[in-house]
Amino acid sequence: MPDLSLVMLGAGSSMRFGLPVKKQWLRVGCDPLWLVATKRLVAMHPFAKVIIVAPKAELAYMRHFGDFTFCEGGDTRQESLKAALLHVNTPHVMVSDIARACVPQEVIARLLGSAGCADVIVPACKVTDTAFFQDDPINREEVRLIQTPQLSHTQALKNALKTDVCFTDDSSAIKANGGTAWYVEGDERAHKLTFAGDLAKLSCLDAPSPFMFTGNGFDVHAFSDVGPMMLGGVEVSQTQGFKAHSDGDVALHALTDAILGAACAGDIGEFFPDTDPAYKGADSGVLLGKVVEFVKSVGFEMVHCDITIIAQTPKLGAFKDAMRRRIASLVGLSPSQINVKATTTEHLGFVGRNEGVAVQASATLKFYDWTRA
Ligand SMILES: Nc1ccn([C@@H]2O[C@H](COP(=O)(O)OP(=O)(O)OP(=O)(O)O)[C@@H](O)[C@H]2O)c(=O)n1
Ligand SMILES: C[C@](O)(CO)[C@H](O)COP(=O)(O)O
Repeated sequence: MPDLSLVMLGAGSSMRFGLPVKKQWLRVGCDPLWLVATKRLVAMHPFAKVIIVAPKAELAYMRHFGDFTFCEGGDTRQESLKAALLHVNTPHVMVSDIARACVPQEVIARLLGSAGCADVIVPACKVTDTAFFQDDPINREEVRLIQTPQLSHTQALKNALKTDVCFTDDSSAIKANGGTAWYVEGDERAHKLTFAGDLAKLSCLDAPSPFMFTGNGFDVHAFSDVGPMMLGGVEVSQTQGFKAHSDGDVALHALTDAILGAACAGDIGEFFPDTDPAYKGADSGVLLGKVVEFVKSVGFEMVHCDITIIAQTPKLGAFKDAMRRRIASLVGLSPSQINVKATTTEHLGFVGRNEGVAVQASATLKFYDWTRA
């Protein structure tokens, strides 16, 4: 079927999943789950186009993983689907939840084998337990549990979604719009990952790689005569400060870059541009906290941070322990996993001339081990 696009819906917020990592970003080996789910379907059929729908905050990072068409999702599954369909120009479209990462080949073969039988071809599972509706038992032979991927006539799906009514799947929208549905046998291996407990049902997923990732960061700020001076999350002077768009905490900036480096997620300027008035005078501890939250949400755990502050003045010995403790609380580690060092340049260079401070930092991360969740 050469006239078929694939839409992978991955813009959900994983609220019910309940782990620190979003389900889309659980690592399987080194790949995130959304990529595993996509590669799996791509290996089963030569799709004309593959469209990945993601939250705005994850799009830039996602683009590092593959050459697909990426688009920003909406507040609901249906809004995300509508956004994706703007990129679909083939007569047929297969739509899958990224959260169904172990869809077997047989389901895809059944969908493709029934193409043209109706406006939408739907995998459905029979109910084998007794089924109740509210307080009364119902005939379970008449109950179907609907899965994805679903294979639709693109125009029928686009027409069906021109409504404010919110449907939970493509087939409900098409049927409500007067379209036809054809059911093929679903498969329990196509189970949707919704709660952490569902992980035990997805036996196709390998454990995350045990690799450790190290990033480095470097930053410099010039002194200013306006205090306070924030360094390593601690106030080290009231009368002097740094020239900067934010509060100028050069140590936290270097550490933020180190963490982003370890996650291969870019640099601090891509997250908090110094041209954005929102970050004027910003507390760098808050920015660091946001980056830590981001790297955790996309699959990592913090392991260790090491910071070297290169300053002729002020003298920092008395502040190092407070910095270690403050940084530990900002990144969610114990103080024993944070090291802060201070050194001078023996009066050489811009640091030695007391013009400013330079900091270099390194951070070590590993993948969150969901097999132990
Ligand atoms: N605004 C949304 C909501 C959901 N989805 C996608 O639709 C699929 C089914 O949604 P669900 O499993 O409910 O995912 P979440 O919305 O992330 O879960 P939760 O409701 O627990 O937050 C998922 O692949 C999800 O990423 C989406 O693309 N855009
Ligand atoms: C589309 C779907 O996966 C079919 O069963 C399901 O309706 C979507 O799940 P959600 O939890 O309502 O997003």
